[in-house]
Amino acid sequence: MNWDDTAPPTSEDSAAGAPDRLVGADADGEDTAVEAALRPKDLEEFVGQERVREQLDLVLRAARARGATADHVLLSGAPGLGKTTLSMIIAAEMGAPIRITSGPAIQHAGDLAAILSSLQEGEVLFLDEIHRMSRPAEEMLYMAMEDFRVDVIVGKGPGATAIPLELPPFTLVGATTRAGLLPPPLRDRFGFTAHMEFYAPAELQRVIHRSAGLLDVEIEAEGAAEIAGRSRGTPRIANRLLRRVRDYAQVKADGVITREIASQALGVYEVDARGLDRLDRAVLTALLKLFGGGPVGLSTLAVAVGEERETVEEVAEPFLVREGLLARTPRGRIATPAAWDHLGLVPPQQRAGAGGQQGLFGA
Ligand SMILES: Nc1ncnc2c1ncn2[C@@H]1O[C@H](COP(=O)(O)OP(=O)(O)OP(=O)(O)O)[C@@H](O)[C@H]1O
Repeated sequence: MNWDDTAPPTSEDSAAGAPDRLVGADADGEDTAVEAALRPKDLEEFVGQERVREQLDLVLRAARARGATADHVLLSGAPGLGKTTLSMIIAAEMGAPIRITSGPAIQHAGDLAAILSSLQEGEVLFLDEIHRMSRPAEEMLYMAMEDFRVDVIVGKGPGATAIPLELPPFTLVGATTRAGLLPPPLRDRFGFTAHMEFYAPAELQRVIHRSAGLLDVEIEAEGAAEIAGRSRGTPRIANRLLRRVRDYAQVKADGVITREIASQALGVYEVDARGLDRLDRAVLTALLKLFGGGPVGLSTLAVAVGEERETVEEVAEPFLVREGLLARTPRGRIATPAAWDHLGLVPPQQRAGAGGQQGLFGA
């Protein structure tokens, strides 16, 4: 089944064999182009994540007061929550340049040595998906982080020699969606670790108002609330839905985003009131209607919705679990009472109860 051929694919989604989705948290091509314009430029403008902001503010202020380079920072959290944005803010607050790269781009220790040796004093090195770096590069990074030094190996076999190379002090900002996958020696070398949480609807409303201002779109508070409620706790999704609703408001109305316009627009894009899209609902509907709410095995569920097992497991399920609509148990997937509620269906036990009463008291 092709559940959404209008939406563009995302990196994680495509890894799982699914097409791109409007509610996918990874950046698509259009996001990349627009995000630069929507990124908050300093900690003051950065919405939400109060604890992280406060702690980071202290770390940066103290470093500035000492005239030193800031400690290495590890940011963990789901895609689209603002890790890249925060790394840019760290550089801006320190008045330092920033270099951006990612774990998968560093396959050899030599790739990393080339980057490290060209850093300027105080520069911020943003290493996205740090958990996907190769092992030799990771080991080189330990020494670079701790002693601002690397050993570059020249030659091979018995004739190989290590040439020590001094590095200027720099700040590494590592980002990962999987903090648990980082080896402890790497994790321990960060002076400050921040876990980014999903955003509350009120925070997403602030993100949406701010972005609407930058995009020169008129939006009512209730319109922003409607979009926020469907954004899955993620600013990137909120900004993307805002752009689609803006299109709808321009084409179908007078350009102003009201609650009604937002709700109609997101109805057209099949993003429901809780932020579920067509794939999420297909999984939930099959679980409820075909399997009475489970338990059912993952493979059976995937066949029932005509998707790959990985697509159901990696693309649809995490959000359904997070929303408390589906649970993974040793016996299989089961729907929660909230799932029946959300799709407006009645669980079999309740139906049986109602039927039983009819049997007793009905004509
Ligand atoms: N706290 C925030 N306040 C306002 N806008 C935000 C905030 N966090 C993120 N955004 C916006 O959301 C978008 C995505 O943010 P960003 O690229 O920093 O996420 P990320 O966590 O680095 O994602 P990924 O891990 O996929 O690279 C950007 O347009 C950014 O402006």
